Amino acid sequence: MWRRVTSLSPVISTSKPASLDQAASGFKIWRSSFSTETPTLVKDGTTSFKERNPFITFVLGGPGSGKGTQCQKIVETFGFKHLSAGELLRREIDSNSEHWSQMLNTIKEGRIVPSEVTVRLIQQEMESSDSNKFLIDGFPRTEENRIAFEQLIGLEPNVVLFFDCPEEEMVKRVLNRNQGRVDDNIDTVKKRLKVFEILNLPVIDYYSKRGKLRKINAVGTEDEIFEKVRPIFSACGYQFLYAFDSNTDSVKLKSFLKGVKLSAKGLCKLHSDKHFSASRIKLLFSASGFTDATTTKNSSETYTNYLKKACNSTLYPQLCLESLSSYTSTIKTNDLKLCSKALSVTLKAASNTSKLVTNLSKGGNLSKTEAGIVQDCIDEMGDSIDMLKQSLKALGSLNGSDHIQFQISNIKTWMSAALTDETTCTDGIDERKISDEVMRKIRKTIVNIAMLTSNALALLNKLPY
Ligand SMILES: Nc1ncnc2c1ncn2[C@@H]1O[C@H](COP(=O)(O)OP(=O)(O)O)[C@@H](O)[C@H]1O
Ligand SMILES: O=c1ccn([C@@H]2O[C@H](COP(=O)(O)OP(=O)(O)O)[C@@H](O)[C@H]2O)c(=O)[nH]1
Repeated sequence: MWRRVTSLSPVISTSKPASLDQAASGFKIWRSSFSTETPTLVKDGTTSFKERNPFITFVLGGPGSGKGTQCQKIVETFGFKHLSAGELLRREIDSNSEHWSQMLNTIKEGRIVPSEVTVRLIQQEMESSDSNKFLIDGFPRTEENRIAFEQLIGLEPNVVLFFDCPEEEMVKRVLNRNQGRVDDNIDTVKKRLKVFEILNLPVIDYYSKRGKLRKINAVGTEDEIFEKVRPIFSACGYQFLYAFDSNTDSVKLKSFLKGVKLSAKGLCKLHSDKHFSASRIKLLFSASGFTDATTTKNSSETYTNYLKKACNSTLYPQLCLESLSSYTSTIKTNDLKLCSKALSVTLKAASNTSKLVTNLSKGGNLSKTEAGIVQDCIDEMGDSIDMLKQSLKALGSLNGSDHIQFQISNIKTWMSAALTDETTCTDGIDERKISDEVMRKIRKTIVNIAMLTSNALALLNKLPY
């Protein structure tokens, strides 16, 4: 997996650092002047910060792979708090703090500053931030960094992004960066690439084995790369809304899903947020985001108007109305009941579709390739049904839960996973341009389920929180 770095090594000096410890910490005298005992860093605030249950993203990649650039875009789109470890260290140097000259030398040499320093800086920033979603850029650089963070902060990242970039490209970008950095020169870059390979790749490997790594090919324009990053956070429930905000059918479900596909399922461990405001919880269970203030009559007309308004916020309003209009007396003007009904209607339709696909495939005279595609579809539908069931169950137990935001985020993730499964099936059919009648029927029914799922997700996204 990591061959690429090694095989593209002509720009790297062949001389290895004298020892990994040396590469990691610089020199022992400096290191020993920091206490390595945990209690020195565990301040009173640590426990409460952990209790905030923040969403933590580590952003990794070699020097110049585009971490900072993509972090900026993530901040703009998803509102994370961006903490660049390198930037925090440079600020520390500029403020002439204790050990500033050792830090400067370490950075000039492309080595790694002791974990105690970096973790303390990160910890201070996180604890003093109002945000609960963090992008920690350029950290952890070593296994030692990783362990120190986990031990001292007491948390693990939810997601780890890895910008995978060929060395030649990284070198080119660093040398063109032009930010006056002491380490943006060919000699230091060569050393940093070596340190990256020896010390950072094991960290990346560690998170890969733990299923937390999202590897992104960092070659392409900044925007192209961001389009690969976007779905990672969309699937976490952070910004599904943007795709569903438009009422026009011209926003195609498929184009939206293109990006989501690689990442939706089991993508991120979503976090609970105990700071979720009590007033918002109240709102969720009482008032309706779709209720028109002018319609106060508690009549079937009110309920129908409510449904129409709600359906207008989905990608497929007509389908939304058709599928839910017989439930207006149950839904009334309650957003939660509306979402619940939309989900149960989708689940029922998905279960029927699954059976239909199985029967159609048995009855049809399918080629081996077609049968293979259909079998994949049956499997995908099975997964999708599991996700929808899980979502419906969680939605049913929201009332009284202490973790409403956590649950709603989970539901969004599961539903996006369901949607992904459904479109993976139809894409399988489309990609092979199969014209068989049976296959066409299968495709049509599954597209219908995907549209219902999309609508249910859009309604969920409109919940007032
Ligand atoms: N996709 C890209 N294509 C070309 N240049 C890029 C791209 N992404 C970033 N850059 C440029 O490369 C340099 C390094 O990017 P930066 O985000 O600082 O990387 P890192 O934080 O990983 O060191 C910057 O000058 C940046 O403008
Ligand atoms: O956790 C960290 C992050 C950075 N650095 C030092 O700071 C330099 C610059 O890091 P930065 O992340 O800013 O560089 P980039 O990868 O963005 O080029 C690194 O080479 C290291 O010397 C460090 O010691 N520990």
